[in-house]
Amino acid sequence: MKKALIFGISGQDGAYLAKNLIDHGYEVAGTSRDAEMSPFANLDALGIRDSVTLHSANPADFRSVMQVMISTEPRCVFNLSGQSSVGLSFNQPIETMESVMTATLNILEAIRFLDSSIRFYNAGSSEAFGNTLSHAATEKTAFRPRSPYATAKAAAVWAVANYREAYGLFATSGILFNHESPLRPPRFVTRKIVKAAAAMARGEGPRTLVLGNLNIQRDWGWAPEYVEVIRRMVETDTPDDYVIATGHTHSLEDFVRLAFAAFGLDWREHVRIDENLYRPADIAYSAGDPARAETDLGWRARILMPEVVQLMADAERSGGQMRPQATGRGHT
Ligand SMILES: C[C@H]1O[C@H](OP(=O)(O)OP(=O)(O)OC[C@H]2O[C@@H](n3cnc4c(=O)[nH]c(N)nc43)[C@H](O)[C@@H]2O)[C@@H](O)[C@@H](O)C1=O
Repeated sequence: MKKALIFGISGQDGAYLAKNLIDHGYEVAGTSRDAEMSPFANLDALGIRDSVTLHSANPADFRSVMQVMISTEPRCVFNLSGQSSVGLSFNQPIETMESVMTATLNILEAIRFLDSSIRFYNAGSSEAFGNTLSHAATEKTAFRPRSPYATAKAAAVWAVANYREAYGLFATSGILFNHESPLRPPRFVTRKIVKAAAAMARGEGPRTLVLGNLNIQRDWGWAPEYVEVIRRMVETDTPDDYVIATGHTHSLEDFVRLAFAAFGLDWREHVRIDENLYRPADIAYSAGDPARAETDLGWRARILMPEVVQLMADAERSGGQMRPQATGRGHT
């Protein structure tokens, strides 16, 4: 059986990736900083908590990384750990840099020390591109980060590329654009919106949702589809970095409108803008070109933003549960 280790298994992507790997015959181990205290609610939501082994590990601590890698003996390692909120990174820049960059370096070094044939996937981010302006970003587009989080992710992607070139490691980064699901915490804007609209439709909670800049534009995909391409990136013959996106960009105002409409509400009656929620610097327009992932890995996003909204709204209506088929779409 193929053995996988996921650093950061408790988050949205960690849980979906664990499920995807189990469904494809992997034995999965995963880490959280304190596995005894972590609720692992996402693993419970997907019904896979008893199908994985859980370990405490702090990826920013080299000893901790070595210990968990020695005890689990993985054939492939996925790094999905680290502080993932762009907004929070402005207030916690050092924690963000350490949890992203130091962690990535620790895992790369541990692979060199222990077994350089281990395959490694690192979670990059479209944030590293900054504003993509008129051209959708490809794997060749220069990074122009606009947040501490983006700076850390850009550095980590370059570290992975450097270890691939310098030491011949099978090391790869997925440069993923925004990808959403009911497992997103409400700190991220899509879940914040859908959760609030659902509560209003039920007649619960505040009648007004306070948001920041609605003019920003993003490429929002469906997280369960994105973990499928993550697995393909470590299963392919040649390691490389890939832009993962739907190829379609929408404004946040469009997302808000569709989300409220999904609950029979008019967003203009329920949304208030507060400039205090604006970031010190933000990405106004973000577009990605996933053509290479389709050519090399046979992957293409099928669930586009309007369906992302519908699936999140459906899940919110049924108390956060998803229809089984919505966890993934039989990619070929
Ligand atoms: C690819 C990237 O994707 C995610 O990062 P993000 O794009 O920052 O995600 P978000 O949902 O926090 O913000 C999206 C946009 O929405 C604007 N916005 C307006 N009003 C609110 C608001 O009230 N809350 C939030 N959170 N954002 C708001 C906000 O200013 C920003 O422009 C992470 O997965 C990250 O890990 C990652 O790698």
